[in-house]
Amino acid sequence: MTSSSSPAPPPPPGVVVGVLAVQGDVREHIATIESLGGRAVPVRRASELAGVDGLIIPGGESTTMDKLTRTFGLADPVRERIAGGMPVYGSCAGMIMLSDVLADPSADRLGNPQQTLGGLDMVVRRNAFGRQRESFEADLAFGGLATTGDARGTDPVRAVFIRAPWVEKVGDGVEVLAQVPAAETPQPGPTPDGDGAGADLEPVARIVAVRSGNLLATSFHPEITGERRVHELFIRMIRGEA
Ligand SMILES: NC(=O)CC[C@H](N)C(=O)O
Repeated sequence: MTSSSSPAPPPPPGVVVGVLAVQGDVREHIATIESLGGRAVPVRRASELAGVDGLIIPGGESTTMDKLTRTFGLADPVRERIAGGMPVYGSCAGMIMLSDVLADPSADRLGNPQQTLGGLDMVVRRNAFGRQRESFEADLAFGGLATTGDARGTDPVRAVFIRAPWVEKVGDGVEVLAQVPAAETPQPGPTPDGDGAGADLEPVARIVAVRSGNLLATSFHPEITGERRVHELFIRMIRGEA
């Protein structure tokens, strides 16, 4: 059984976790890190980035996040830190921001495609599960949580998907941590605006959590369900323990 609210947070991590705070559900990530005894700070400018040991990119709207990170002069500094090995966890829109390639980038009024920060060698499709099921929940087997030493490491993760992306393709170095099984993959309906990639296709399992080196990404939002093990894994990644 999932027991996401049960006790047993790890000892205070002694690390500072930044949460990219240009847009999205920043507070929930800060609260989750703090509930684990960690220190979390919002990051709105490059000078604030310098003081963090790891970064969370929250859920929200990736097109807005893209524009704002560039406007605030944060995009290149974050890219540099990623290249330098800083651990980063991206949730939902954050996963989109960490993807090297988007299957369906949005474009601005001038036709310039949306950009990502990149780092994860994968192709991500935005809003992939389609309008018919903008939001759904599933219990997922999630690899890698046992390394947290948490007794609940192999219990399923209750995952909440909100206009979520899926990972369409991963490069060799990218480990798949969780998939929505075919039987539970919502069948998107026809979408006049192009949202929803899977209409008319047989349901197949969809990749929704990945890790490559110090980069971790989930299509779903553990920070809104009380599930703390993904953040716990991330803290251990920052500490070099996972
Ligand atoms: N909950 C989310 O973060 C949704 C992501 C959003 N659909 C995007 O493209 O950025």
